[in-house]
Amino acid sequence: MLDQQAAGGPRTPGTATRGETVPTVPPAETAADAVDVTALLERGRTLATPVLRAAVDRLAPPMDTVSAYHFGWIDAEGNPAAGGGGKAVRPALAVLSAEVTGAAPEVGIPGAVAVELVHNFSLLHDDLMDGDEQRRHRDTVWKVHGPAQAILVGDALFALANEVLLELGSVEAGRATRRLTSATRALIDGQAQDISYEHRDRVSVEECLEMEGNKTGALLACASSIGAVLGGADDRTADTLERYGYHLGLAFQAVDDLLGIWGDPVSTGKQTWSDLRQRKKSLPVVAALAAGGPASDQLGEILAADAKSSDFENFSEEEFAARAALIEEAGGREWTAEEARRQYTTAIEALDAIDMPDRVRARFAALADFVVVRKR
Ligand SMILES: CC(C)=CCC/C(C)=C/CC/C(C)=C/COP(=O)(O)OP(=O)(O)O
Repeated sequence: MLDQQAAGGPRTPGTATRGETVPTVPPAETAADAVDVTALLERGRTLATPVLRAAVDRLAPPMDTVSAYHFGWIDAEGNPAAGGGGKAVRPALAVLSAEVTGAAPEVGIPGAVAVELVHNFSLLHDDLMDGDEQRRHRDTVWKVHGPAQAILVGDALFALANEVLLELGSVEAGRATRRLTSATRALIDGQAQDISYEHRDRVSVEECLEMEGNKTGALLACASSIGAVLGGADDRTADTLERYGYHLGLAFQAVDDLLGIWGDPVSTGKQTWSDLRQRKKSLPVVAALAAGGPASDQLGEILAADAKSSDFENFSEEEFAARAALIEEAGGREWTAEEARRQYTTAIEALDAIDMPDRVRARFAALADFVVVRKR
């Protein structure tokens, strides 16, 4: 259980500004330092992309091209594009998890593709629900192709995810599909909680962590175990890998929350102050509100007034910057960075419960390191 009082954290006003390193404590030196994390992410992307493209090619027009735009394979005019797409954290985890069982990383490919499809289904719908106009440095699908295509393509990617796994026809694929379905349910629950919290003045830190565990932790948990399940891992091993992934997901979302307020749009590829514009009760906000003290009280009053404001959409950069400064002064930024670090540590410790080659363990640790220090 989290100590609400602790949510205040040290009250020293932070000094970092937009785009500077979020104050996440760098991970201690580990064997992960020897791992080339860029190559690890690239391996996940390279293994998953051909199967992902083949799956998306099955969609009826125009959903095939709308999907290709979303994944960054073509531009808005339909010309081939390169360098788009996401970070491929989930595919990297999925193919790595296959190696826990002694299988080749390729065994995890259908799992990597299925998880990436669910992840992208959720992004398409999330951008529409939040009215976000930018993702991955480009206009969002609903902006370019309209809300109906964003909904339909999201639905289609979700269906494809199940198809990709079930086509394998194995017992392991059935187990993997059940885990993915349960993670998807949690993801949807988390999104529903997140949206309902936008309309509440107060959300506790515990409620926020539960919501973030659902919306982000569950799918990262699935990504971290699905390759192992396809490789024939027993339930105990799969559950332990899920535990690693769940806490990694909480660390991931805590960093995402920091980036959602203080991230540099040049790196994140999203609009400035995206979470504040959306009235998100993200971790820095709820931690700042729970902290008590002058800055916290002032923030509470301002956010309560914002909730009633009819002019919120037209707030200036300076007005959002003032809210961000109060969140920071109340300790919300620092507490969230520490929470990312705590979740990171719990994730790494979870791995101690399973035997796996040192090389594989170091790679899981390297991916966790990447998650907490990332800027995008
Ligand atoms: C049902 C529904 C609409 C659910 C929405 C859930 C949702 C959007 C959760 C946020 C998860 C998250 C941190 C995404 C960014 O991942 P990332 O930084 O790995 O993205 P990338 O693939 O662009 O790198």
